[in-house]
Amino acid sequence: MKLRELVRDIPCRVTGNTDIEIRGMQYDSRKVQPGDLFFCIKGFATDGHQYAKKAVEQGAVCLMVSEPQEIEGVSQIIVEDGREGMALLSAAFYGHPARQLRMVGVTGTNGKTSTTYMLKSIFEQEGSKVGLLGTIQNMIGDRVLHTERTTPESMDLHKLLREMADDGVDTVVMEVSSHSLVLKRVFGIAFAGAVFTNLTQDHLDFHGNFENYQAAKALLFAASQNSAINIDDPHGDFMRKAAAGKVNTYSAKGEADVMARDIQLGTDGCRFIMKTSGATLPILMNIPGMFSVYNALSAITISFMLGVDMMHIKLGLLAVKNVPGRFQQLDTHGGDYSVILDYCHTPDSLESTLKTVRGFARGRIVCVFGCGGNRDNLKRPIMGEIAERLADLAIVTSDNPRFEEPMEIIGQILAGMKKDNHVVIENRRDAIRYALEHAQKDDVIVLAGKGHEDYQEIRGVKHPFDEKVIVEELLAELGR
Ligand SMILES: CC(=O)N[C@H]1[C@@H](OP(=O)(O)OP(=O)(O)OC[C@H]2O[C@@H](n3ccc(=O)[nH]c3=O)[C@H](O)[C@@H]2O)O[C@H](CO)[C@@H](O)[C@@H]1O[C@H](C)C(=O)N[C@@H](C)C(=O)N[C@H](CCC(=O)O)C(=O)O
Ligand SMILES: Nc1ncnc2c1ncn2[C@@H]1O[C@H](COP(=O)(O)OP(=O)(O)OP(=O)(O)O)[C@@H](O)[C@H]1O
Ligand SMILES: N[C@H](CCC[C@H](N)C(=O)O)C(=O)O
Ligand SMILES: [Mg+2]
Repeated sequence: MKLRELVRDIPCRVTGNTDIEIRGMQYDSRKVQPGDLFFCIKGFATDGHQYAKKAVEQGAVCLMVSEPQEIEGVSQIIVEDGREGMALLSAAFYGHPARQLRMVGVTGTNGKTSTTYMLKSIFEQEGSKVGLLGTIQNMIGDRVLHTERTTPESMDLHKLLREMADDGVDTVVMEVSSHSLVLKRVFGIAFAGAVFTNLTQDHLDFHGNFENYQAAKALLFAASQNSAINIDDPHGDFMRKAAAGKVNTYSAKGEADVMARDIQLGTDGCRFIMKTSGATLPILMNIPGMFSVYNALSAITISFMLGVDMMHIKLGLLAVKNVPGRFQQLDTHGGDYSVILDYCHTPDSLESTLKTVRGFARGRIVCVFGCGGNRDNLKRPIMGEIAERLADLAIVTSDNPRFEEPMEIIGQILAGMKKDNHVVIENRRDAIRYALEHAQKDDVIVLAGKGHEDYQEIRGVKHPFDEKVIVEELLAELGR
């Protein structure tokens, strides 16, 4: 694409030759190829402008900058805000794929991944080809693509949306993390639908305080034509006020546009009656827990607003199997205890998972958990308190320590624990071994926090660590 064409509708100033051909785009100098445009992004760790020269040496023919560079022989696109510029330029470069797609975004502290899986299934019932973007993986129909981020960088996002549109996808359901909203990864995208699941403590390391975290989430509703809002959440009203388009609320407790009544929670699933002012619909799902009722309500509300008929919604929810690593029951090969793998890594999700288990457990609840390093440290003692209150035995261990000292993280978790129903085993494999070795009849062992992850990140290195595999190996080792 010619530079002149690329910048036609972008608020910017251009210096140098605009007749050049832009072959590709890159925001990491280490990946620049000849003919690329290099985005200079000011980051937290470093400033992309520092790598402009290197990018040009590697063949970049154009730079996008917020601070003009004194480099000869290269065109420069000068923008106010680098991240906004990157979002707009990459959308234009890839031919505005989001405009061809029905874009549905899901945000909230917990339940994003689970809700996107429900939505994918609902839209597929309707006959749509669905693209999915989120924490576990990206998908084009049934084709799975690896992902590093919950919400990709804008340039990667538009590239992927182009691939989806070209592959016949008509609807995209995506998790929109609060990081991505602040860092403008979805800037400029007009969403057809947006979902608010809930807002509880997490990511205060990044946002600084809860108000900023809330304001970040609200950005999605300002960019959507339709918003489905959980009005049982104390922050639902804030999201409703921030919404620019039509709003429908949902509730499992009181009055709302979409309500759940006669909720029945079972070991393997849940059922409820969905009620609106004009309709009722019995819903059955194979995923347990009150949080699944909320996630289903959010999916129902937005699909209803987008015109999906009731029967497709009902069948779509019925078809959703376990979302990988979310309340996933592992095989204990005939053992008289059970093991549940769950991605609860926030106070609220740990609480809702342990309460769900409490609802059906006949024996002890044993909770193996830790907290991730280089993430919100205020949640650590809170999660310690929740684990000792709701589990019979807590095994405090490591999650992804990243660049922190595991025992320091554990110390901060223990600061919230006043009872003595816990043991500390820093090595996570040994912690799981301990739980399996000491499992008693009817125990429910909850492996909390890492869910679908197949690695443990220590000092920048991702070591293989798939808890499904580890449980298999340990059961064989222990002869259980
Ligand atoms: C806090 C955060 O999100 N940071 C993201 C941000 O990093 P940054 O702004 O600090 O970038 P930086 O390292 O200072 O670099 C600035 C620029 O220089 C470039 N650079 C750097 C070095 C070099 O040699 N050459 C070069 O060109 C970089 O590519 C970048 O463009 O921009 C980077 C480039 O896109 C991201 O990789 C990085 O994600 C980091 C790794 C991260 O861990 N993000 C997590 C917290 C995140 O985004 N999580 C959410 C999920 C949260 C949830 O579950 O709710 C997500 O959506 O995944
Ligand atoms: N609506 C909900 N309310 C509270 N907890 C929930 C809810 N939905 C799921 N959970 C719990 O949170 C965990 C994570 O769920 P999920 O992966 O769907 O959330 P997420 O918002 O995508 O998380 P992340 O920000 O890490 O991507 C689940 O394993 C479950 O324990
Ligand atoms: N998207 C979340 C995932 C956390 C998963 C947990 N296992 C941890 O490492 O803290 C984050 O990046 O904060
Ligand atoms: Mg997720």
